[in-house]
Amino acid sequence: MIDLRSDTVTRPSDEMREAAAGAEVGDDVYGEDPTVNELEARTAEILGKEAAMYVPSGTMGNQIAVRAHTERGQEVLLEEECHTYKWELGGIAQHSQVQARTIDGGDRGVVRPEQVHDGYVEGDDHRPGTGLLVLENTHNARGGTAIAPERIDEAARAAHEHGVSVHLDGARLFNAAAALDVPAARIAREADSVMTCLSKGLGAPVGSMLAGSSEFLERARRIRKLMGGGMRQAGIVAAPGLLALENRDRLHEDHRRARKLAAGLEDAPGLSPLEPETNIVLVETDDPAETTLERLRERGVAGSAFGAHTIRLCTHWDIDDADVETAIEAAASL
Ligand SMILES: Cc1ncc(COP(=O)(O)O)c(CN[C@H](C(=O)O)[C@H](C)O)c1O
Repeated sequence: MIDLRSDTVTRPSDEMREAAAGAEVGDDVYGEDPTVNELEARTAEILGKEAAMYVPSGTMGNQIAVRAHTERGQEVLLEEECHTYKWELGGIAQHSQVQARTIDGGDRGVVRPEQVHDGYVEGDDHRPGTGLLVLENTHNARGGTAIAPERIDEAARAAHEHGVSVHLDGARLFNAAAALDVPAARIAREADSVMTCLSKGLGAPVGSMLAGSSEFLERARRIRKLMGGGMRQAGIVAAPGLLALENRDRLHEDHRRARKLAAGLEDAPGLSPLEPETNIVLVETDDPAETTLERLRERGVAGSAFGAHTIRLCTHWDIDDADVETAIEAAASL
């Protein structure tokens, strides 16, 4: 099966497995795991933030950030198709008891500053106020769009004008950095916190990173413990994460293969691929998405449904050029 469902399916390299087996470890709840500490320091440096924390999943990273930035009852401004709002089981309500005020970021999921000003609510005797703006880059559901740092800056500055903090869901931040040819730190510069995944295109088996100011991380660490995310000898899974961070430059290959896949699907019957900006190819389907996915699966190709008539195909490091060719042939025979 050529697994294009997601870049979450990436499997660790032999080098990562060896690094895990030989990792120096300690009790990370006491801050004594040297491998986790190294990963956190390296990530903070790469993202240009004061501190960073290793978390078991990107979802936990986002949910910790919302909880750390907000008070109960406040409103959180987020793009209506973003992961933190749409794909985390209502976590912002369940974990943080906040309410969502969604913004339509259009076909690329870009939140404009005027939408932040319009969506902002000042707290008073009647209204809870806006506690946080969440941005996403790349934007998964809008097609893995790589949003220019200037667009992130503008939205963040609008929030900061009202004293509202900004969290950047950068699950695929390094894909955006590679596509835009700018440092990840530049994209995350105006965000007060940023989450990025080691376990997707970078290939680590487990984990994500949450970065921000030292003061933010102090709060975030306690919330991670509250959520049961305090880990013990986590160097075992953090060691592959350190290697994953050095894979950032290979993401260009995934992007190249996504473009090749989309081009190959142009002539496939009943499929209309969007031009990919990174490793995600959204394809509009004449037939229902599930029907198309079933037919592709029968031909050895797995994808994800991202709408009634939209499927998502993700390239990643377990997908080579031959796999892309096979997927194109499978689609042509639909
Ligand atoms: C933008 C963004 N932020 C956060 C997460 C959550 O990361 P994990 O909790 O899966 O590690 C994801 C995972 N996305 C997964 C995928 O794309 O297959 C599914 C949809 O949850 C994400 O795409």
